[in-house]
Amino acid sequence: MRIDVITIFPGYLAPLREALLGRAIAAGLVDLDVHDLRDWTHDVHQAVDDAPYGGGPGMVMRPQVWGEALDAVLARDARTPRIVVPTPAGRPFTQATAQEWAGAERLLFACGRYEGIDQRVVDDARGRGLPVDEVSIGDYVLVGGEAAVLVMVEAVVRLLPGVLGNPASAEQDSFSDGLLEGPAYTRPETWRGLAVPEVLRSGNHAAIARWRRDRALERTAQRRPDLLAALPERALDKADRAF
Ligand SMILES: N#Cc1c(-c2ccc3cc[nH]c3c2)n[nH]c1N
Repeated sequence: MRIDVITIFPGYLAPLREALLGRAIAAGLVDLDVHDLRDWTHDVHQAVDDAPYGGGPGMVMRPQVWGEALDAVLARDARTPRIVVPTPAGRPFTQATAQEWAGAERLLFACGRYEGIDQRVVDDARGRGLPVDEVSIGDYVLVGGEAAVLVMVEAVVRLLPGVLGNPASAEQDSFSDGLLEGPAYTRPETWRGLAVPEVLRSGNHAAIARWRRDRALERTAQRRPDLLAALPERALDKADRAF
């Protein structure tokens, strides 16, 4: 997978070259290029923003600069990317989104700042037949798209074959089956007077699986009843319903 990121703060994306993601890049599983939007300005001040039509607070990012940047970055690889524009006004980014994008050959993230990017940049890309996703990582407001890109790139890249040491991790983590993960424990058996649930030390794998499923159902019902309500009928077996 090739990932391009266009931003006015390239240094903000440095963490993408650390740890798991850094190893995926070193292993050739991901090619990452971070581009400075200001490279496509032509004025001495390298202006990337201007006052909003219709008035109002803040500034809007200029379409000319973004258009040139996107055209140039698109041309650097023959593969057509999904263009991702983080925005608080976007559709929710979920595990299903990450799984969908993990199948893409190329992702291109456009990081806005200020009050966002002139809408015509998205409209022009869509008008040229390019897939553009305007997405939000949550119902709170950030100062720019870079933090959202860090989140989304990690969620996607961890799903790529060969990235996680144990692929079962991705299959068992929260949301993969529509439920939240239950509690996890490791040694020692008792810590500050708190014992590991006995079933986990029983060696009875069927009982352990049932206990873990019950804890996941319990936690999901308590913390995210919306996820439980969204589960398809077939997702809950008879034992789940007895819970
Ligand atoms: N994704 C996402 C976002 C943002 C966001 C994204 C881009 C820009 C550009 C200026 N301000 C921004 C906020 N805020 N909250 C989210 N969940």
